[in-house]
Amino acid sequence: MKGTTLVVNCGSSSLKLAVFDHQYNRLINGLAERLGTPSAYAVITGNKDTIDISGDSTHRGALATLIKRFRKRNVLGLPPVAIGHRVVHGGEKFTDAAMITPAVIEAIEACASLAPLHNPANLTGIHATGELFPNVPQIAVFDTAFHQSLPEYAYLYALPYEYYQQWGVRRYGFHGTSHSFMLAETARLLNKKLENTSLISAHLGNGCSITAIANGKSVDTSMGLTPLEGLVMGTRSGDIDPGLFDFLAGKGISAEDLHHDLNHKSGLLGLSQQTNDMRTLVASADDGHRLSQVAIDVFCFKLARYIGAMSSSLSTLDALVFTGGIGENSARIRARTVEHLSLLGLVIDSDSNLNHGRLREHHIEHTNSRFPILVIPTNEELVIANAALESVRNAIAPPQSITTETS
Ligand SMILES: Nc1ncnc2c1ncn2[C@@H]1O[C@H](COP(=O)(O)OP(=O)(O)O)[C@@H](O)[C@H]1O
Ligand SMILES: CC(=O)OP(=O)(O)O
Ligand SMILES: [Mg+2]
Repeated sequence: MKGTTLVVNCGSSSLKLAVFDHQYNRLINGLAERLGTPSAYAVITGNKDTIDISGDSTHRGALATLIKRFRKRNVLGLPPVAIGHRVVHGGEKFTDAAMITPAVIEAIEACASLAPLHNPANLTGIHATGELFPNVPQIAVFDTAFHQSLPEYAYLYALPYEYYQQWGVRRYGFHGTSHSFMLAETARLLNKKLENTSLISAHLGNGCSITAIANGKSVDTSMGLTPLEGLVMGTRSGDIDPGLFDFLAGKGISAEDLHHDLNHKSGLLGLSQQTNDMRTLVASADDGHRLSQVAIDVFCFKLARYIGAMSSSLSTLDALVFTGGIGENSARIRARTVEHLSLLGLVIDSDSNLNHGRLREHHIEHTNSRFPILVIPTNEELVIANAALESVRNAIAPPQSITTETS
């Protein structure tokens, strides 16, 4: 199908847009950050000039301004044929992308309390593009969908079972588009079929999660009911002792305050007291700031511990894969993490690591390593564009079920 696909990733205070042509070439990217604050700004990626959005720094305003700029660059002169939205939480309802209808919007709203940083923002994006392009099909692509294959023993918490039955309290997992892209890329690079490919995928961005994929299916993942569980992240704590709630209640910190601090004031930022940004943190550690180094050490140790834990879900391993802003760009974090894993036989080659695998077709393992280690840039937008266009094609011409009827 000719025409463009618009991909929208609405975060709590940011907006990322990408436009693809019908062959999935990326035509343009836009980014707006600090939305809803006086320091909000927008940029077209690859262009240094920031765009003034102070007149309307809402998601809707930033979206309209960026699309106007895209048009000036001859992109989206015609409306797109599909709009794909990243939706973080789809609960147990969605195992695949879904054409957005009032019922789908209701289902996304129903999951909002489980992803309070993400789902309400995702809905804002859906409504905003719906107003700008009223006749274009919109498709929700869920972070959780890829993890619907988790076995029961991996998704259940050891809590009263009625919590699951009554309120859906279970582990869902997130970053599914990125982990599924790692699966596809690993299979391609190692020349294997998806259904025969097993890997541990570490997505390390602002949010961080790790997934065990066995024979093409997600079988364990570090994020849980919400995107707070698991690894240390920029401002999120990852795993903590749930006893902390009661302990801190005794010190006058309410559950609501603690929830806020675990999401916004913990992780790298909380430990280092400097920054949530890994690049800045590494520079600060190099300047001798002790707590910055401590934050890096905790981040890498926790990650290594999870890599070890993920191995209990796999009977073979084709590769350990690093992705996301940190996973793709920080040789130091990868090296420090893998140093903890010599018992598993994982060894990094330092030159290949410093080159981020660019000279060896994404490989960074040492010849002595028991398993390949890969660095693969993620492309969540491409996965979303693909799923969105596929949904539109299927809506126009639903896949025919194959029958063997003879007359
Ligand atoms: N060269 C680098 N060294 C260390 N960290 C980096 C580097 N480049 C990017 N990062 C980190 O990647 C993180 C952002 O990851 P990214 O995947 O872009 O975020 P998002 O989840 O918002 O898409 C930040 O912590 C940033 O500092
Ligand atoms: C689910 C999640 O953590 O997403 P992000 O990395 O975009 O914050
Ligand atoms: Mg991310």
